[in-house]
Amino acid sequence: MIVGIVGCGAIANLITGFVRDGKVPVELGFFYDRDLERAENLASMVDGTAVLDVTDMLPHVDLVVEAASPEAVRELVPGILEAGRDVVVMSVGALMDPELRSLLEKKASENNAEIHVPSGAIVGLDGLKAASMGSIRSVKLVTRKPPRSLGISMDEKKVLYTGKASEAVKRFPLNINVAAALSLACGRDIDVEIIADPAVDRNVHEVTVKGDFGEFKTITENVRCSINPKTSVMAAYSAIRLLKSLSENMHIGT
Ligand SMILES: NC(=O)C1=CN([C@@H]2O[C@H](COP(=O)(O)OP(=O)(O)OC[C@H]3O[C@@H](n4cnc5c(N)ncnc54)[C@H](O)[C@@H]3O)[C@@H](O)[C@H]2O)C=CC1
Ligand SMILES: O=C([O-])CC(=O)C(=O)O
Repeated sequence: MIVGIVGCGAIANLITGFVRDGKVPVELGFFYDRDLERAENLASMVDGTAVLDVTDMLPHVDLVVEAASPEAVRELVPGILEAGRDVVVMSVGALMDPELRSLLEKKASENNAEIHVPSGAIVGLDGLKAASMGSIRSVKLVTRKPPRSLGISMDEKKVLYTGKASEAVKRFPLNINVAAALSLACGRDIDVEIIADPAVDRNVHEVTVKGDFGEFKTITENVRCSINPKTSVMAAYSAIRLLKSLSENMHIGT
């Protein structure tokens, strides 16, 4: 499988390192970033090609990993699907827009392409998907990040947001994709609280789900990426595992 990457930041760096080290059986051939130097840096790690426009990679790839931004999903993913290429979407917050989501689903089905959304920086999507086959009463995410991860500076713990996931992704587009992944996994606009907490040095996500299956709670204490502290290493690992899964014949987990 030949893979291209859109967005050559923290997540793309980790993916590229794994591919270079032979830990994922894909060929990472093409890199695009609006900052060409970033694309060139990653391309040089795996003897790949940095392209000036995403359309330049499409004839040569089977799948494109979007690891850029919600705008990139809006601007670039429709064209990638139109070309019949599969897509892995990391900026899943963009998919909380129902119009964009149905446009992408339509383009994927018309062009025999698939849209994959990895579990990202969260754990528990497997159980949530299974639970949603029954009836779910509530899903709540509490995310705690160091203020620096949220791009602010403060000495006191502060609740920055309480409300629904759909609004959270608009207010914190680069910080709460996990809320979108949870919402899409269970088909409801989940409850979200975002806390800036100077006492933590991890990105911490606590998920509580109640339904007719019983209840579960997951707590993820994520190490942050060194080059982008907003983003957890786990998010990149989930994309890497997904790329590996796509070349396997047995699939474990919902
Ligand atoms: N699903 C999840 O659980 C998670 C998702 N994310 C999301 O994944 C995406 C990537 O995360 P990181 O690697 O940490 O970001 P980053 O900020 O380290 O790198 C993003 C790169 O994409 C480029 N870029 C952004 N918009 C672009 C566009 N429209 N066209 C071309 N290049 C563009 C930037 O120049 C930058 O080099 C972000 O949207 C982030 O919010 C991050 C963490 C968890
Ligand atoms: O990486 C994380 O811990 C979560 C994150 O930034 C996001 O969901 O956008």
